[in-house]
Amino acid sequence: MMSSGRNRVKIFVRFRPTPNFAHDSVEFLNDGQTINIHAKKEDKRQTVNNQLLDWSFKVDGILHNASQEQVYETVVADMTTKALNGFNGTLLAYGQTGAGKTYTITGATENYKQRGTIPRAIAQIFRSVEEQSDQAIVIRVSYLEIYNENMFDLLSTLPEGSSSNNGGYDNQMTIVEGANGSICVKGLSMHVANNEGEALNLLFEGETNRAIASHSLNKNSSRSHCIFTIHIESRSRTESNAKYVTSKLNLVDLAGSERLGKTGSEGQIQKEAMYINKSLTFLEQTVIALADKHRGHIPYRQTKLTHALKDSIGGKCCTTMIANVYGDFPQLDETISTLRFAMRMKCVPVEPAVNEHYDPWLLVRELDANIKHLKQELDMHNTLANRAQVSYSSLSDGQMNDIKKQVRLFLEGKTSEIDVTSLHQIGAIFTQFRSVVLEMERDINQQYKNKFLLLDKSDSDAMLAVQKAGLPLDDHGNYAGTSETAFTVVPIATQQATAAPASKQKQQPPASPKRKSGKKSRGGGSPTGRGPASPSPQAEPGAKPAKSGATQPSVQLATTDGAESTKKEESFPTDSVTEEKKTSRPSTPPTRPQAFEEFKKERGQEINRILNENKTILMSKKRIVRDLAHAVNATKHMIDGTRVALERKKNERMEQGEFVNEEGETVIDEEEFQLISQLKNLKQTYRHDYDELRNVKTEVEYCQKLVDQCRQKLVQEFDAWYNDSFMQDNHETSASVGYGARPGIIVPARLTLNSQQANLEDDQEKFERVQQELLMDHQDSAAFYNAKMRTRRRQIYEKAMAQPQPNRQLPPGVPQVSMRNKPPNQMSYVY
Ligand SMILES: Nc1ncnc2c1ncn2[C@@H]1O[C@H](COP(=O)(O)OP(=O)(O)OP(=O)(O)O)[C@@H](O)[C@H]1O
Repeated sequence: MMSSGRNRVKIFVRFRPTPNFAHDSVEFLNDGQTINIHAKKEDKRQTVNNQLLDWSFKVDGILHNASQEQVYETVVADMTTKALNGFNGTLLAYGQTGAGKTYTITGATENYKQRGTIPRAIAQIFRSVEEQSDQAIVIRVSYLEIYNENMFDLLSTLPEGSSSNNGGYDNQMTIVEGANGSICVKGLSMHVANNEGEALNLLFEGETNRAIASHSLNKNSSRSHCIFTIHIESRSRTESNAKYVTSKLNLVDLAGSERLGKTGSEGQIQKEAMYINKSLTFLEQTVIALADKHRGHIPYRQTKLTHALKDSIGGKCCTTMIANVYGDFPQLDETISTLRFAMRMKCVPVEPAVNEHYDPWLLVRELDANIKHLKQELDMHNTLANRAQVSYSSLSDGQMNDIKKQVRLFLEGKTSEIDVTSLHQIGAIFTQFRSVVLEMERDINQQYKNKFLLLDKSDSDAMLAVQKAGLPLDDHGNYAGTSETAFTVVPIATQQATAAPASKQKQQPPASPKRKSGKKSRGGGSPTGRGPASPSPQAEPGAKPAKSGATQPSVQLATTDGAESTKKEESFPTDSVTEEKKTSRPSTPPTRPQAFEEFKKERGQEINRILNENKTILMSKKRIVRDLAHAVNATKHMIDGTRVALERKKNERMEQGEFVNEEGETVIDEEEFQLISQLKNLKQTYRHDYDELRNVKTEVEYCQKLVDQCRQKLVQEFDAWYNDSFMQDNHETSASVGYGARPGIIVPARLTLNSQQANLEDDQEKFERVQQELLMDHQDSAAFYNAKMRTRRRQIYEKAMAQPQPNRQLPPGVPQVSMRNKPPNQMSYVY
């Protein structure tokens, strides 16, 4: 097959066989694609509107004296094959009346050999259907005629069909465009053809219904456009997927393109010719627009023909045109005209694409199966990653409540972590944050409303009433502590003292309107209708309720609470915060050392008492150790001194000569004897004291452990209380900075602050212990250790003071979310 311009509409020129072929004027080049037409000067008058004498047309193929079979194989067979694979295909037969368009498209219906492209395409399609046993292919046929801008269903005479239209007049047929740009003629019947014979029957049925008007040029000339469409739907029998392909093969027999004047037609025939001209002119305009890549708008809708062929010319459709022409000299001008249109059509770009679709039901089933499979994969992955508890399904009401509780605890400062295991949970946490914050805001507003009333400062009555009630107002009329605004906030009084004068007025509400002249009634000031004694929160959103309240100071100022309740009202607790918590969070938290001192007097009183008792015992034991150590040291010195004296005495005796008695024993003098006795006694004393010292030291160690334990307990409890009460975040503790515990003592994870005092006492004790241990061997080391210990004490004090204090800059309720079971590479959320 000859071809050029792969991405353009293909053009073939078919010459109607004639014994009078204008060989002198029409020339085919050897490339099989070029047609040169020469008009002699003397013949010029016969070439209408054409100023040129020489024409050259390059097309995709020239069909001269070609049989029907050759035409089909050359032009249509490939397009039919593509249609079976899901590509749309359109064959347009264009040309002068009688040039052979119908012969090309339909052929001679009485002669099998001369059958046209429609019966041949039908045969090829059903051959392929039989061969492709793995595909379930459904063939449907429609046959549309457009005559004088009216649409007719050429198969409407058949009973069966997917769309009936009562005779096929176009008032029942409309051209509709699908979402993907596909065109469908609503109301045009579609007929399933199960085999070649059924399809051919449909063709012949349509042919007999075709409107035919006699014409001077050709008795059988068709004055209408006919579109025979084979709709193909193909699904795989072997794969159970939702994908399937559809296509349509349009075989279009256009009406004759000759000019009006030449036919000499009149009346109805002239009217037909006008419509034909109109539609073909618009077809040409559409083709020109399609060929121009800069044109945004394509005038498809100007005629039924172009609108119905919108998805069949260019674009995703494999489009081919056969230009049917005469080779006779008298028809040369029409031949040139037809070829010029063909050249324009040749410029229309095409980009064929398969029409893939997805069966929605099958697709849902397929996606369901995929989701199930992926969930299983995810479960397995989570199990392997030790995240078996993670759930990806929507959260239940119980889980939502749990998250809400966690969010509340977080906002109340009772926890610093919120469990996050899935994106679902993160979304839910944010939702709950919003919900809880709104609730809190509402509660706080409510509490304000319960405690305060808004008074319009310009309302002299109201202000007078407040003053009468004895509330302190400054020169600007502001209640102490409120800003200078048009309104002042007045607390609902809680003292009987203020309630007393109010109660006077309360007893005479009906009189109120009368007390102040010219003012509207304020006696019924409570919009709730609960009477003046009800300080309704609904009463004060605007100035009016405040006004009304102002004439009833007893209403605003009288409460049933005593002084204690007044104290409570100084804080603004949330509904879920305990009273204890409310009072334990002053606006200016104490420093740790201050707080520790307070803690020891209150919450940690008992453990502090035990600690102090243990310390007292420890100190007394240590004193015994110290005294014993001194005694042992002294004895040791005396032993050493006695040894030296005894040695000296022995040497003297040796120098003077030894005295020996009858038994041969050495005789010593009294002094030496005393020294020996003294040494013996000293050694005994030393051994005794040393044993005593060792025993008491063991007791000291035991007592020391008790003291350590008590101290740890005290510090732990303080740490927990302080962090819960004042801290917004986790901070480094004293344990983590490396002091506050003895070597060898296991420090609990949450051991934090050691108070200054505790540290100082520790080191005092430590100093004493070290002193005791070292003093015996290094008597002169006391000053050294003393100085070192003082330095150490100062360092500890500085570190303790440098520990984190409550973060007053951090706004309350700022969330910090940490992720448990955080998998590798998972996003971490920082708020
Ligand atoms: N290639 C051909 N070989 C043999 N006969 C042909 C050929 N082309 C046309 N004819 C004959 O010419 C006559 C007119 O052809 P046809 O009806 O196909 O013309 P047409 O272009 O469809 O005209 P119209 O525009 O009026 O429909 C028919 O009798 C047809 O058999």
